[in-house]
Amino acid sequence: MQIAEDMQNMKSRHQEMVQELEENFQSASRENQERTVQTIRTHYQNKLNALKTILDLYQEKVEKKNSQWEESIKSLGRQKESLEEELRAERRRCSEEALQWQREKNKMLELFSTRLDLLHSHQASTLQELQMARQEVSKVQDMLKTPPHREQELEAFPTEAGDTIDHCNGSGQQTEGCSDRELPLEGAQARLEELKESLYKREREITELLDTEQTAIPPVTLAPPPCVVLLRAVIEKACHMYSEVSEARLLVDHMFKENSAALAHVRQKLDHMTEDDHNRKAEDNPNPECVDPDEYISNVLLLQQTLRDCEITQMALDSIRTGASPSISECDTATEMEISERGEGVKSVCQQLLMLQDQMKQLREENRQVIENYTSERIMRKKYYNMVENMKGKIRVFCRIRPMSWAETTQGGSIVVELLDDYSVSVVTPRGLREFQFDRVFRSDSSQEDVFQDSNRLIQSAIDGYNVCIFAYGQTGSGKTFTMVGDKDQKSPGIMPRSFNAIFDIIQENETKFECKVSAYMLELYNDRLQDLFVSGAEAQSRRVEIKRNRKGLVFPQGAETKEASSAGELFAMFQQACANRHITATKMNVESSRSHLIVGIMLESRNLTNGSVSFGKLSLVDLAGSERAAKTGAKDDQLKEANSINKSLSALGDVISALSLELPHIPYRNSKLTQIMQDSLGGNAKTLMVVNVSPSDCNLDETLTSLIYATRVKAITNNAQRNLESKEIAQLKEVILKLKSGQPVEDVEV
Ligand SMILES: Nc1ncnc2c1ncn2[C@@H]1O[C@H](COP(=O)(O)OP(=O)(O)OP(=O)(O)O)[C@@H](O)[C@H]1O
Repeated sequence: MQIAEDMQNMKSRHQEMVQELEENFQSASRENQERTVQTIRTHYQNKLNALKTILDLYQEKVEKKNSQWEESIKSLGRQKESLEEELRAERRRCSEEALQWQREKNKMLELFSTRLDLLHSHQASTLQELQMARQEVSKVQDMLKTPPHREQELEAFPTEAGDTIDHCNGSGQQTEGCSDRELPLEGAQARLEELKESLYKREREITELLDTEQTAIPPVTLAPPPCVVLLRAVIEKACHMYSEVSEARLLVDHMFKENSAALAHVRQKLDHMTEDDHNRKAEDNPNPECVDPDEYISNVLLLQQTLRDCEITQMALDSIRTGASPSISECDTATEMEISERGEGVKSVCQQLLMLQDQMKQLREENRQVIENYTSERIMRKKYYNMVENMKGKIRVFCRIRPMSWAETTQGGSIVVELLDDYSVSVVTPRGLREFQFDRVFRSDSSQEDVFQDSNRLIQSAIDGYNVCIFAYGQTGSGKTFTMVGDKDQKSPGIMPRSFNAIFDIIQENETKFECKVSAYMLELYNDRLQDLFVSGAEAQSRRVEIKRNRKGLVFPQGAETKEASSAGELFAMFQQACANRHITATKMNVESSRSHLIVGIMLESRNLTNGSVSFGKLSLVDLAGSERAAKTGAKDDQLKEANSINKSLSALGDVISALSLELPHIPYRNSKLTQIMQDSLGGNAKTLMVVNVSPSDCNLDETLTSLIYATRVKAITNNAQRNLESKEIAQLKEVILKLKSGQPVEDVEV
């Protein structure tokens, strides 16, 4: 009973306990639920707050970027406006300049036509004079009709119009020797002299008249034309823009690099975090003590945002660098969406940027065109200037730059002489860039044909009766012999052999109109001694050649052999024979260095078959020896003596050039045989062309500068080229005199 009672008590107690436990459990689970709800709420609240902060941050960034882009668009717009304004001003200036050029051209044309009219009127009066002279000559011819027994007396007549008549009409003692029987002839001679004198007087008058007309040409103003100023402004602007562009490019490159590094860093960090998270999930160990999930999520979100920012920046920078349109398709869908939602500003900025890039391209193209127009205008101006200088009688100067030699290349020399355009050459010196202007500049790859093309005109002048001289000047090894003679095998013949062909081509072309006689002498000036190259050995040593000038100022070598040539081949064979006798030695600077000055004189006597007039032209072709420094060429003994002689004669030539260019009253021609022989070509009555040869290498910078400075001085020298033309009558009289002198009978018809 007791046990049953105890059992009942225990059961009821247990029931109470179970009830109590149930109650407890229910209240605990309610509390737990509330706590969990609270935790979740707080968690989401935190998340929301983090998102808000990110959004604010992003908003702030976008606003900042937008304002930056707006600023740069504004500045680019300003730049574009100022460039457009400059372009308009440049266009205005260009058209003004073109107008000015047109006006100048018209003025010059007017001037030339007036001058031509004047020349025509003078020509008419000269023809009248000649008519009168012809009448006088026929009178003299009547007087000269002497009986046959007097023919031997006429032998004493002079041979050339240029010689002084010194027989019966000459000195007092000789007059005493003349008998009364000679009086009619004496009268005729006197009349002839009178007539000649009047003809010379007339010739002088005409020459003076022509000179006055020449000097009457108003000097061409050399003030820089507006286009020079314009180009300077354009170049300055271009330099400025170029430096700005390169600075900006550097900056963008720098930003791009920094951004790439930041992008890589953020990516790495994000990958690292995702990896950790995966690992933890795989281990099923959330490890709540170590990582706060809220903090983790907010960090991941922040990193993702930074990553997107970096990606957008990278894309924009890449577009700026390459000039390509930003490819949105490359971004993942999420980025694209975000860009479309939040990056509309960035897109529009990119579009504007592209537009600006297009405008910049257009402006650049327009600028290039302006510069191109200016350059062609500048070249034309130089061409016209050279034409005017040539008409004034100025010596023409060509500059030829030879290619780098093997020695210069192996020495590691750099190119410092370069062609700017067909008329200018620039030299890089330690004191900056120097520019020289010539009538033509030939680059290192110009052919012999190119050089000769521009010299060809002068050959025609020589045939027309002008005294023409073409000479090469420059330091040793600069290419003078190559230019004048050509290479050894004559695969690239130079000016001399080409001139021989040109002479005979012109003669052949005009054989129905003219009859031409060609003869030549060839000399070298070696160690200040003139040597006839047509003779060799002992005879050459014993032969004495002297420089003389005739009454017209034309230089000729007395004592030198003159050979006639009937074809270009014959003339070339004579030339080869002469070259074989020339002094050539190997030096350190040139394996075939000319140790003498070579002078080739070609006389061209052409008779006009229509009116019988005779013209006498002389074509002098000179290959000068090059100036050299003994230290550079390694000259010793005989070579040193040769070098001294070459340098001495070239320095005398330099003195003559300086005196002529400064228009000094005294020109020191007599200081050297070289200057004496070139007297009629420099400051004389020749049409002269100088080819200055230069090396392109910095190893020869000093010599190149000296040569170019001398060549510039030569350009300032004015010659007074005159045609050596005689009328049919004077030519006939000269012939008669020659015949009489050589004892040949003279027929009445000839007289
Ligand atoms: N325009 C050129 N093209 C190719 N080779 C050239 C040119 N000019 C010169 N040379 C070469 O350069 C070398 C020296 O030239 P060249 O003998 O004509 O010089 P130089 O001025 O006459 O010298 P020097 O005064 O010592 O006689 C030669 O081998 C020649 O063939």
